[in-house]
Amino acid sequence: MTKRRLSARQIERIQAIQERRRERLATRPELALAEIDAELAPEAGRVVVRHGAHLAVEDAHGQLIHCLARQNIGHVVCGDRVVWQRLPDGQGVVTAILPRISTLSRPDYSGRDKPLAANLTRLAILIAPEPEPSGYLIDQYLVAAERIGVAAIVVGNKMDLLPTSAERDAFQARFAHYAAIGYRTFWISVLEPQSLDALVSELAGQTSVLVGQSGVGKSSLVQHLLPDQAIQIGRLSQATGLGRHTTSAATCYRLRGDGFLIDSPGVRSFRLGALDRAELQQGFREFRPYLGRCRFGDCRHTHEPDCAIRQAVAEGQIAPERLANFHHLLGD
Ligand SMILES: Nc1nc2c(ncn2[C@@H]2O[C@H](COP(=O)(O)OP(=O)(O)OP(=O)(O)O)[C@@H](O)[C@H]2O)c(=O)[nH]1
Ligand SMILES: [Zn+2]
Repeated sequence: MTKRRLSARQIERIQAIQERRRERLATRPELALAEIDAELAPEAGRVVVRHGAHLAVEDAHGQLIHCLARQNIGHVVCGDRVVWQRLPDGQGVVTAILPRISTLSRPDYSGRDKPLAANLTRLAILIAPEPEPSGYLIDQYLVAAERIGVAAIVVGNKMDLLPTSAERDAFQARFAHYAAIGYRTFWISVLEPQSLDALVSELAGQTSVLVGQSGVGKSSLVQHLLPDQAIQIGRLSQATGLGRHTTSAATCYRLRGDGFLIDSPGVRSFRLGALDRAELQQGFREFRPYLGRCRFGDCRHTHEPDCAIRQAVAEGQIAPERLANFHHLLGD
């Protein structure tokens, strides 16, 4: 583990724990030191269920503990790595959120970013021949992934609906421009388990979310990716006392093999918030080599002379539908 300097607040917390340890030693001399430490020592864990104020935290041994979060620590979400302490009644209290490597968030009613899931490493965008895919929606998810530094992949599901290889090729060709700019693409059918192998390897060891239009097969894919889901849900609801509500809670499932999959209504309904031109441009990764090379610094890439972006479209370096979606997102 890397050594980090403790903040004044962390030092204060440790001192408070030491103080309580001394108190407990004085008042309960029959307890062994180790027992006192077990009750008071902060531990690191990962939040695997969040439902309102109720959390299930997985400790280093894979045990789940029903916790509540201390109020002033910020909004705890699934995937968060946290510091928590066991309380004498067996439940726990989360006292701090450890730094996040990524955060998927959406603006709340007041326009402030509200986190939905933390520490993601993969955003899997599901499409299918049915419902009709929307390149506009795919590009929104891709911009979101670029902005939070999470690798996005495009997963075409329900390929069984396209029985001939000509139909499959035609469908895949419509999305070839994503692979050309470095987004990995997968062609699967949840009805053909062997078609999932490459995707399963891609998600191994990662913390992923599935996003996409209603009806593309997110629930069906989740069921195929998780080992016995009924057992997982039973284990999670036992730890949180949430009962059947666990299925509507934000949940971080363990994938078959290795890795995690975070699923929740909030994550599923995630949409890109409003961005300005500069922010949006950065979200289109293949634009980056051309940014700053238009004749005008404030070029809108619509009709201006010497526009490097439109030049790149003309030369086949940028797909025309990507530039169209960029304009659409800006409301041009
Ligand atoms: N033929 C075929 N049908 C599929 C496949 N995957 C899912 N479906 C069907 O597509 C329908 C929608 O699947 P869901 O898993 O509910 O889709 P979803 O993305 O979770 O939808 P929402 O919950 O509305 O967001 C269901 O009737 C599934 O049985 C597939 O690979 N092939
Ligand atoms: Zn331009």
